[in-house]
Amino acid sequence: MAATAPPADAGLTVSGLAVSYGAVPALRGVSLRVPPGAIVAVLGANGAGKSTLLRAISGTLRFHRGAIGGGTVRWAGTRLSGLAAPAVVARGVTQVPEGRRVFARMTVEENLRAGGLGGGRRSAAAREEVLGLFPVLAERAHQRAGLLSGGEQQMLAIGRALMARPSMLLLDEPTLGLAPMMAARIAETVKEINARGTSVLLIEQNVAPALSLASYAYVLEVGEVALEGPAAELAAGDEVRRRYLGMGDPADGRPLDGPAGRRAIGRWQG
Ligand SMILES: Nc1ncnc2c1ncn2[C@@H]1O[C@H](COP(=O)(O)OP(=O)(O)OP(=O)(O)O)[C@@H](O)[C@H]1O
Repeated sequence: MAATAPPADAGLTVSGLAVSYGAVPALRGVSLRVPPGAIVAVLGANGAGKSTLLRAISGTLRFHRGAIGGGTVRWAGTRLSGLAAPAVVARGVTQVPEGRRVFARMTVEENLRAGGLGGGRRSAAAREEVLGLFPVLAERAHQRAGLLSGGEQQMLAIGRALMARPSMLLLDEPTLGLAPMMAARIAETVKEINARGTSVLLIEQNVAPALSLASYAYVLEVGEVALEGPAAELAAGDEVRRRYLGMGDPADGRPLDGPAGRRAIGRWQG
């Protein structure tokens, strides 16, 4: 059968989105697209508006006293903006919040169950899939989530989101504060989740790993899209290298290959 292009309204489309917290504007005229099956990254410094963007998509803005002042969020042709969080999840879009929030006093198993929609055969299949991705969660099934390591809690937070069997996963800085090896494992898992058919919108401050995972990326600066392009082009282009990867003029004295330089590369410099 000949391949057909996805319809123009497939995937996630954010158009002219404006968000504010009371009188404080956080996003202005933000437009972006996640085609079906893609991993798209949104990069930006602290306060650029990355979490606000995810909250606007996932319907959780109201929990933070924020509101959409203009623009739309559409998913697979239907409007998400204006829907409450559970309705967004029911349409296949699930957010993994920043800070690997898990229910610390509940067991791993109970946390996973909390992410499932309804129960029954569908939840059992989702659970099998999650435990296949993260075998350590099966080993720790009856432990309290609060006793897991940071990396394991991130796995649980992602696993809980996957229990709803989303078509689109929203990830807010999933590798923040994790040791490099654990961060690499999480990145591999994101790739695997995507390979199984889930689209991913990845919010990151860790520029280099995000650009290696994503096919396309947007850079937010003070609530606006300052730069966008294919991830490989952004990673190779001068502007991102200079402004965001800490790879300035070698004459600035920063060793690019030494340990200090390596720390700088991939970490937001703005
Ligand atoms: N609940 C809130 N109430 C008031 N202002 C907020 C709230 N949450 C965020 N802001 C403001 O909105 C702007 C964007 O913040 P946001 O958290 O979306 O940025 P971010 O890029 O995700 O940063 P970080 O990486 O630090 O989370 C900032 O100026 C921030 O101070």
